[in-house]
Order: sequence, then structure tokens, then C-alpha cells
Amino acid sequence: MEKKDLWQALADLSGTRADNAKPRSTGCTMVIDKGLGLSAYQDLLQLSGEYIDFIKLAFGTAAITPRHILEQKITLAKQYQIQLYLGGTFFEIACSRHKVNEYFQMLRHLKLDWIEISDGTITIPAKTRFQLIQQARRANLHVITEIGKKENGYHPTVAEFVSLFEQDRQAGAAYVIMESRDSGKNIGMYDHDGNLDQDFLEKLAERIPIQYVIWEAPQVKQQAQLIKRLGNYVNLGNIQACDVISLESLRRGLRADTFSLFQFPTGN
Ligand SMILES: O=C(O)[C@H](CS(=O)(=O)O)OP(=O)(O)O
Repeated sequence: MEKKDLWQALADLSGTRADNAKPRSTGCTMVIDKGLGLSAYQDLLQLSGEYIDFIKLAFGTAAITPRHILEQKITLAKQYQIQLYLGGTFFEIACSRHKVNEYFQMLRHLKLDWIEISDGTITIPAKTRFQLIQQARRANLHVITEIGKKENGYHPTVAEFVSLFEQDRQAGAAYVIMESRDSGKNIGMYDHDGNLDQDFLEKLAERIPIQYVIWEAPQVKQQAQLIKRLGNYVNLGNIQACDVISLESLRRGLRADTFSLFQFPTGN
């Protein structure tokens, strides 16, 4: 086999998805960066940057990352057409210290175009949340909001989620995240073993346009379940750096869990 035929043979088996090209609005993958060193970050982007749409610098790590490394992470993300943004807790810290305007300015100076607005650890009245989203939009930031609380055992009802989702979208949020933290256990739509509450998902999917939701799914079994139920265009978040390329395999039916979903007739 000649080399060009070899690459063609691999490409033919790679599966496809219609939203392959960036910038994508569906089938997005959001990676949680919990403190990758620059080499690991570069490796990640080199190997699987094509499959990443968002990177979240989690837990306020941006504030304690050496400045030159933070700057390089931002620059590299842009090169790969990845939107890098800071985790919601960091916004909540600024909010609780009455420094929201400074926070918006800081993002603009860092050349970050996206912001996450959440109230996982603090309480923000619905009206204030609405105004904060509008304020961020006026500051030329694209907004991702998050619904959910950080405390273990917190599971929003379908009605709560739908109501806040609609309000956030009306205020100008591009996406709404379903909170599941880094563990994906005993929180949001997962039980203490990380199993998905299928009933909750079904009811939610009937009531909201799911292309605007990013489902946090840190565990591989959660990613597989969501793809099986909602399709490979589902937006998934809190993906560990080491799981990005295998998630893309899942989306394309190249892994046993989703094999039967996306196979095309070969004609043989
Ligand atoms: O970075 C954060 O603030 C958290 C981290 S985790 O997802 O809860 O582990 O994320 P966020 O979803 O942005 O609140």
C-alpha cells in the first residue's frame, strides 16, 4: 500500500460528523484544565486541538499560574481556535467582593472573549443574574452561564432548570452549563455512583433546545450515555485532558459504546 493510500484508508475508517469544521456551535467539547503545565497543554493542543472548542481554567488557577505561562496558554488557544475562559467560581469570588466591573476589564485585557457566570457557591438573586449577563454582553463578552450548586447532593428539578435556562438565554447567554463538578458524582443529574438520571434528562430534553446546553460529563460512561441519548452533536464539558481524543472516538462511533449508533453501510 502506498503512503497516500494508507492515509486515505485511515480517513475512510475515521467516521465523520457534519459539524467537523471550527468554529462549531454544536458538538462542542469543553476541557477542564486543572493546572496543566505548558508542555502538557501544548501536547494536548497538538494532538487534539481540532476536537476542542472551549478550555476552562478551573478553580481560579488563572490567578496563581505564572503570568508568562497564562499568556502563552491564551495565545496557543487562539492559534487553535479554542475559546479559553475562566471557571465560574473565579467570577463568583469577584462578584462577592463587588469587583465585577474590574473582572470584566481584566478579561478584556487578557484578551479573553468568554465569561462564565454562575452561582454555585454564592447566592445571586434571579434579577441580578439577569442584569449581570446583560452587563457582560455590553462589555462585549460572550456568556456561558451555569445552573447548579457545588454542594454534594444538590439536584435541580426540571422546572428549576428550565426556568433559569430560559431566563439566562433571554438575557443573552450563548450556552448554559449543567453543573456536575469535576467528579460527576452525587450532583446535578448524576447519582452518588455517577449514573445519569435518565428520567430527568428525558424531561429536560423535551422542554429546552439542547443545542444551547453544555452538559458537564467528566466520566467516560456519562459521555457515552449522553451521546447515545442526545446524539454525537451534544455539547460536553469538564472533559479531562487525557479523555479528549477518546471522546472524539465516541462521537464518531469508533468505540464499542457507540459503535452501533454511527455506522454507515460500506457497500461491501
Ligand atoms: O472552576 C470552577 O469554578 C469550577 C470547577 S468544577 O467544574 O466545579 O470542578 O467550574 P465551574 O463549572 O466553572 O463552576
